[in-house]
Amino acid sequence: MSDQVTHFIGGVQVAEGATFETHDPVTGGVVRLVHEADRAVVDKAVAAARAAQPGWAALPIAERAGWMRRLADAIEARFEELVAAEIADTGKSITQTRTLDIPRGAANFRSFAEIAAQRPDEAFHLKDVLSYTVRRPLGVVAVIVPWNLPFLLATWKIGPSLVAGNTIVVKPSEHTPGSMAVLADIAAEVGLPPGVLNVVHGFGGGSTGQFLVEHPGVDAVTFTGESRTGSTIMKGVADRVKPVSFELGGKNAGLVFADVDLDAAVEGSVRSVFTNGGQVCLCTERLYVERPIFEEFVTRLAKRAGELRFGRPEDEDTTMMPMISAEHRDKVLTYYRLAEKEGAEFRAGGGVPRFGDERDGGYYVEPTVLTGLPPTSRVNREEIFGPVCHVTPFDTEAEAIALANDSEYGLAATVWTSRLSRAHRVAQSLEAGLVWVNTWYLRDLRTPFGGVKLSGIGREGGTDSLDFYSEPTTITIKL
Ligand SMILES: NC(=O)c1ccc[n+]([C@@H]2O[C@H](COP(=O)([O-])OP(=O)(O)OC[C@H]3O[C@@H](n4cnc5c(N)ncnc54)[C@H](O)[C@@H]3O)[C@@H](O)[C@H]2O)c1
Ligand SMILES: O=C/C=C/C=C(\O)C(=O)O
Repeated sequence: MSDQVTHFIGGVQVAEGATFETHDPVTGGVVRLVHEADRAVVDKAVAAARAAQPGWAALPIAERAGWMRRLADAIEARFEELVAAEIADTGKSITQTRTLDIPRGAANFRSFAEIAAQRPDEAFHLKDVLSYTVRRPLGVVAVIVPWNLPFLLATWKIGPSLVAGNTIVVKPSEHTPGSMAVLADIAAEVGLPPGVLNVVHGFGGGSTGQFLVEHPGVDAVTFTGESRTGSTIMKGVADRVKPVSFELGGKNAGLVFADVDLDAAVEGSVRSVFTNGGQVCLCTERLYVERPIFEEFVTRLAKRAGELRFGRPEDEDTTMMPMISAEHRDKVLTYYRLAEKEGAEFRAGGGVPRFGDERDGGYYVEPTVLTGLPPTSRVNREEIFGPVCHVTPFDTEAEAIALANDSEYGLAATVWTSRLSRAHRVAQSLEAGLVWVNTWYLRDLRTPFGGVKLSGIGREGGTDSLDFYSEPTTITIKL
């Protein structure tokens, strides 16, 4: 069954531009017919955002926060429709979609409503000098998001950018337009002022994404995606010195010390390696395990990888999902073959599962556990973004930290140890924006979120988001 997806500009559906098909990662079948926004359509969307921006910015912040809460309420009212749209595009399990992807959409709007409404203004007082700051929105913001957590990542940007007084043009990934199409309909349903939220669909370079970020009417760009795409976008907006917020790739390390609760470390690593089919920027692709427990840890992790269930998305006990596309599936398999060539030992997986049904037309790969490669191998250095990790033994804490930090990326890391002092010491030594200790992907939405090195520029979350989406003016008065 295919479903036509149009743009959403100035509060109305716009069915303009050539169309392209999207595919169901479970079966490879056609899911949607999507309109691709050309320059003229992008121009219309930016103009609609520009026209709406002064009125939206003039609203008291409490009113904009109220609009965020209404969007959250409407998301919850149309919860199952959003779940179905996300699953149709991604093939992810209904359990994950219902417990993470869609609930976080409502939570993102709610949390930024509260953070913005409660944020105090800043004032500074000397003996005869009073200074205070006022913050004004950036204007029109381009929001570009990837395919792995489509609704979660889009709303993570839409919430704070809108509540700060900007108007926006969102471009979801060409692979996953569905949930943003529903959100556009929700915006119309709740009566969000036309032009505040606009959604255009299409591809990246040479298409909608590039036209949008480079549009002279766009004041800032917030982007989540591959590091090399971030670099391309940065070059494209450099002439106009546009502010950019980048959440990019990762090659995340997990450090497992011999003093750890082994059950917790194994189960936690199963989650951090294989959640969402390993298609989460925070997933662990490099595990470093203290030598005395290395063999037992690898054996248990490999066994658990083999127990992951390739059910259908609607099966509540499904724990392994397909890759988003044939192209991405082939990229992951290329790394499996490269690992073989580099001399890796396959402790689990390495191939393609066969089902004997329509899923053989989908984009599945086996969850894979590798050992035996040097830190210099491409498998240990390049982001694969699939259900795969490489496990390396270490002998000292200093060695483990050095191995973890030997990467061009610096997004996230996990530390598994029962010693509190070691947990703090190691976490503070890791070159990463996010470190989880004895857990993974536990989130407080008020905290700064983002990475260093090739993993990004800036932080999202809490007041960090509000700071990016607004500019302060400092006013100083002689008393
Ligand atoms: N750091 C984070 O928070 C985070 C979160 C999720 C995913 N990611 C990263 O995203 C990547 C996977 O997502 P992806 O394959 O969709 O990434 P991608 O960079 O290929 O595409 C991301 C988005 O950018 C658009 N795009 C591509 N080229 C563009 C260009 N030249 N100008 C404007 N827009 C362009 C795409 O159409 C898509 O909407 C992985 O590297 C993953 O690590 C990072
Ligand atoms: O794939 C990357 C996941 C990013 C997650 C978030 O930005 C979040 O949980 O706020």
